Amino acid sequence: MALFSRVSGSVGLITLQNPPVNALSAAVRQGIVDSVKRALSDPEVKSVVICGENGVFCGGADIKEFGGNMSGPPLIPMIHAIEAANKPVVAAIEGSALGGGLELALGCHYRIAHSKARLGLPEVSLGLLPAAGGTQRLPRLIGVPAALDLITTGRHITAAEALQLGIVDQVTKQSTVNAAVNFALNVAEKPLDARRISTFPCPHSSDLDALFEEAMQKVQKSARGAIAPVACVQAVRAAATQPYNQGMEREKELMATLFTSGQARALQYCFFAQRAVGKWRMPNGACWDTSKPRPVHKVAVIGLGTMGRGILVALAQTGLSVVAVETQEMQLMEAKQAVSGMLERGAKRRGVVPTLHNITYSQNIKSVAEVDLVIEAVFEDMALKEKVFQQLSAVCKPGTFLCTNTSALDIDHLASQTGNPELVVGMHFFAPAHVMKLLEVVYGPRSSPQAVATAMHLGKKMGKIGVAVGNCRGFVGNRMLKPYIEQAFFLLEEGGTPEKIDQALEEFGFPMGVFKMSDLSGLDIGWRVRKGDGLAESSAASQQSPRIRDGRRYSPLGDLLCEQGRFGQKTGHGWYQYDKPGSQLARSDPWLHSFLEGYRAQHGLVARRIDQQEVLERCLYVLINEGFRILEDGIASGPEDIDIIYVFGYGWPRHRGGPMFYAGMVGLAKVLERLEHYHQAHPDVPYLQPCSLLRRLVASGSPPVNTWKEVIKKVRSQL
Ligand SMILES: CCCCCCCCCCCCCC(=O)CC(=O)SCCNC(=O)CCNC(=O)[C@H](O)C(C)(C)COP(=O)(O)OP(=O)(O)OC[C@H]1O[C@@H](n2cnc3c(N)ncnc32)[C@H](O)[C@@H]1OP(=O)(O)O
Ligand SMILES: NC(=O)C1=CN([C@@H]2O[C@H](COP(=O)(O)OP(=O)(O)OC[C@H]3O[C@@H](n4cnc5c(N)ncnc54)[C@H](O)[C@@H]3O)[C@@H](O)[C@H]2O)C=CC1
Repeated sequence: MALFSRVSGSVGLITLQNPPVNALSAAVRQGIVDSVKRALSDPEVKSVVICGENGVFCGGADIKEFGGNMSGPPLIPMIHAIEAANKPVVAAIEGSALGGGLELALGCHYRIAHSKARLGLPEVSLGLLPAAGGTQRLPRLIGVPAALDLITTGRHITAAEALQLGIVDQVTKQSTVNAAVNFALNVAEKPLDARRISTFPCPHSSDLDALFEEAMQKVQKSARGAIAPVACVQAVRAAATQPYNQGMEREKELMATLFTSGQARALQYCFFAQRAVGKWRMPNGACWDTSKPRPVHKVAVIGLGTMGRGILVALAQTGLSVVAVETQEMQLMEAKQAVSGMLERGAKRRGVVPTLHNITYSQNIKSVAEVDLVIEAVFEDMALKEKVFQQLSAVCKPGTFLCTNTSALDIDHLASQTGNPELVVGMHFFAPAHVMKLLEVVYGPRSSPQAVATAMHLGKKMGKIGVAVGNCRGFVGNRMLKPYIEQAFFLLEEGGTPEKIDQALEEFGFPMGVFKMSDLSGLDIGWRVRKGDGLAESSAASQQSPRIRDGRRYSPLGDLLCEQGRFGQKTGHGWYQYDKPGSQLARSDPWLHSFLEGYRAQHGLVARRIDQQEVLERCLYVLINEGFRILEDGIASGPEDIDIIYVFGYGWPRHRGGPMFYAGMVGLAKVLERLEHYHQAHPDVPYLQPCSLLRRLVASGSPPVNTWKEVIKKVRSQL
């Protein structure tokens, strides 16, 4: 709702009340409509201030209403009524003015912001556009290029930037409401014609066509198939080329298309899923609101290779004091240089002082004795990690949390190497660790809720999205990646090429197909794992057929490439060729194609044409199937966990909502049917066998993704 009061004699104060962000629910809209009417009809009221309760102006439309019946007064006429008012209306912006919140403020005649406020039109990230006049008013106020930037990226800006752009009229460090009330008293009698943004001509450059052409190309390149950024450009174009009323019609038409699209549903699901994963729960019932994190002031990172360096940068940027331990002198020197460079560049970008002094470097593990939490990032080698955990357990002060960045190894086994297994959890960062948002926090059977809470809290401080998951080989993300990569190898055997398979996945929306991604991470990583598992040994040594392991179909293609020293980008050759080792531009490699032909000939395989549909169905449905197994096993507590891991850690296109949401969109029955079909064709590939949870969900009518947790609970209780 919204509260009306009269202050300073003649100012009508309208306060939006809908915690926590004063979203524009039906009740709030009704409250605004009623309060504005009251203010305009009260002769004692000479001017009006609109503010939000609890230091937040307004977080925009109530996103929860989008899924249901949208009753209550509509936003557009409400904002028109404010703009048309014959008494000045001032927006007092504290906290956030986002989406419909900023559109409401743009309908006001003046805007005063607190210096710490954030403003923006983030609708594009929800698969929408600012459809309460935002696409028409903002370009008229600040010009086409600046409006295009804000509307197509959805970025939040500071009050200082908003002032510079001309979005707000004044910035204050004092009470925003007081400043706005004083401002309203001063402008009470001033004429309003020049303050109604919808009446402004849209300022624009002479070559409008070139400007929009360039903007369209830019968004199409980065959108990876998302339609909202394109619609945003089209709506702003209408503002620049048509009268306001026609522009509003175009905005409405574009919004109607977006609003009913699957992409908007997917992106809105991601919004809530991202928040849901913060409310973690362990199988023993311990959860986020009953488990308090322990304060962490000093942290150690062990091993300064690729991952350790990124983790160190992310930690130092939080302002924490960090001890960095690396045994190899050369690596230590290189790491110091690389970390300083990353911190300096990051600080320059953000306009702050680099936090180099927060780090102490050492070659001696004993220097971690006083830290509160350790993150181990040495080679992926169980024997080495065992030794490191034994040492840590001996040298660290009592109560120190011991975390590992292992990609797949058993957390519980590492915990058993220490005197206090309850203090051990996985903190699985993604490369590059100072950039990638995802953090899998992995609890073993003996990890304490406090250890999980502390790792999640530290991750949040580092700007990460933490997802708490159970302990199994590869945890959630890498466990699901295994069958995905395996299918890609099989498709190569059957006639596919890295280029065609990658193209299908990139057209789906991944930033990189499976083969480019493998070249980037290094083919040797998977090779080492397969060797460790006894899979990658040569057929002569193993006495097995080269294409069968333990009775299951196996593709040795990746191993054969590694035997040739082709480890991907770092060696200049992998599934593609590169100009030189370390180059990033992947080029098709004729050697690889004749190698594949030779391989097929040797094994009597006849290449067939594989279309995009088969690539997507086999690679993605097998990954989704593993996701269902993970849910069944209780490794992830809900589909949101898996989806957020894939969106933020593996480049799954956000506008497709994550793999589990996507399965729901495709239809669970269809996913099941296609898996059955492929499993029949490839009975020696167990990953293609549909998981029983998927079967149960289909049998119970394919309920919507947000109800799966209930079904899973029932399935588990019956086991
Ligand atoms: C055929 C049909 C045709 C249809 C045509 C329809 C035409 C309709 C015309 C009307 C057009 C309206 C257009 C419009 O106005 C669109 C919008 O405004 S969309 C919303 C835009 N706003 C946002 O994207 C902001 C989202 N929120 C945030 O970014 C952050 O929450 C914020 C920075 C505000 C605060 O961050 P923080 O303090 O970190 O808190 P949390 O993020 O954890 O949030 C706390 C809590 O609040 C919930 N929440 C936040 N924002 C909203 C929201 N806008 N609506 C509902 N709920 C919101 C959030 O989910 C958290 O709650 P949990 O329970 O923890 O999930
Ligand atoms: N590279 C990646 O993309 C990802 C790797 N990981 C995991 O992170 C861990 C580290 O991986 P990378 O950084 O890629 O390895 P890396 O090979 O780049 O670096 C490992 C570093 O640890 C150092 N080291 C070895 N023993 C040590 C000891 N006893 N004390 C201190 N330092 C020691 C090495 O000298 C080396 O500098 C592994 O467990 C890996 O599985 C996790 C996510 C992604």
